[in-house]
Amino acid sequence: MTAVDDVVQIRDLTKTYGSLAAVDGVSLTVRRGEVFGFLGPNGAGKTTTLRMLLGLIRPTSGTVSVLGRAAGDPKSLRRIGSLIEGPGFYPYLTGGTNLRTIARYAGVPASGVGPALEAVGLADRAGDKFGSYSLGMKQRLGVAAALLKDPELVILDEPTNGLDPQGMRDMRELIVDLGRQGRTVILSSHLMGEVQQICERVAVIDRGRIVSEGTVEQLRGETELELVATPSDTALATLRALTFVERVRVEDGRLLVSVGVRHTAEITRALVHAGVSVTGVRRAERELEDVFFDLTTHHDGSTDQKELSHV
Ligand SMILES: Nc1ncnc2c1ncn2[C@@H]1O[C@H](COP(=O)(O)OP(=O)(O)OP(=O)(O)O)[C@@H](O)[C@H]1O
Repeated sequence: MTAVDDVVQIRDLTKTYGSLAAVDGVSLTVRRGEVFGFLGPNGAGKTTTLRMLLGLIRPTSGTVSVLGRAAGDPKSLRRIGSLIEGPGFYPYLTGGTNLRTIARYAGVPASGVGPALEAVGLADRAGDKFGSYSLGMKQRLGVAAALLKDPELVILDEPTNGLDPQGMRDMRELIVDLGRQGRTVILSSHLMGEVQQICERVAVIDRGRIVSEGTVEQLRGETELELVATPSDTALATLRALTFVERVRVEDGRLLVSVGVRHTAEITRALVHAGVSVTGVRRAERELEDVFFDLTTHHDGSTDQKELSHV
């Protein structure tokens, strides 16, 4: 993978507000053509990062390169469509007129309005007033506005927020379509299920810091090994003594070991060596949600779980 394929490069990005580090040393890379998930609980620093990416706010420190240029460079902004704060639409104008107005202000030809409405499935409602749209339609019009420039990079900040299940499904399909069209998409979300369904790679942010980055499979691959071993107290002590074992917990008589897959053989060897009889070994598939929970559980015992929800 060459640097040319990196659409976004963020290095050591920090934004502080007084004593609060809203974004704290974030580094991440988004590659051309991928649908990238930026996952984190409310207040984790997603919007702040995305706003710095667009040059809407200035970093306290660190660097951001988007489409090979500094954040906010007009030459790259022309190639980026974004839905961050939700564009201000006029409720008494139709969807189509709203988009034509935005196109005019953005210096984009009005010929882009039709395809943008088509892309979000609103072509047949273009003549209806924005005020009469459902929330899902309003959000989709927001995405249409982001598509007016026929952008290479689309940045969507929590686009399914507040939508009902059908609206969420429509939005997810729309995002998958954007990816199929060869656009690079950055999707921020606090919904693990959503990201799991549509993103190839994911960065998990919590309290301003990236706590994990990789493919959904890789994140899940920080797996648990499920063991049935007796005597369990010797097994537990043996496992806890192994430096590459991150965590061990006991559940329904089984030992659940957080460990890289490559250590499976070493683990069984160590147990047998300690006189433990191992009667079952299985790699437990973890839902991204569980991974996310582990990653965002804080050492002080608090979690952001209350902020998380299912799709
Ligand atoms: N202009 C600001 N002044 C002071 N604090 C801010 C400002 N903008 C953001 N913050 C704080 O920075 C932290 C990160 O906020 P941010 O909006 O980036 O989080 P988020 O992950 O996008 O969350 P959400 O999903 O709730 O939008 C929060 O604690 C927020 O209160």
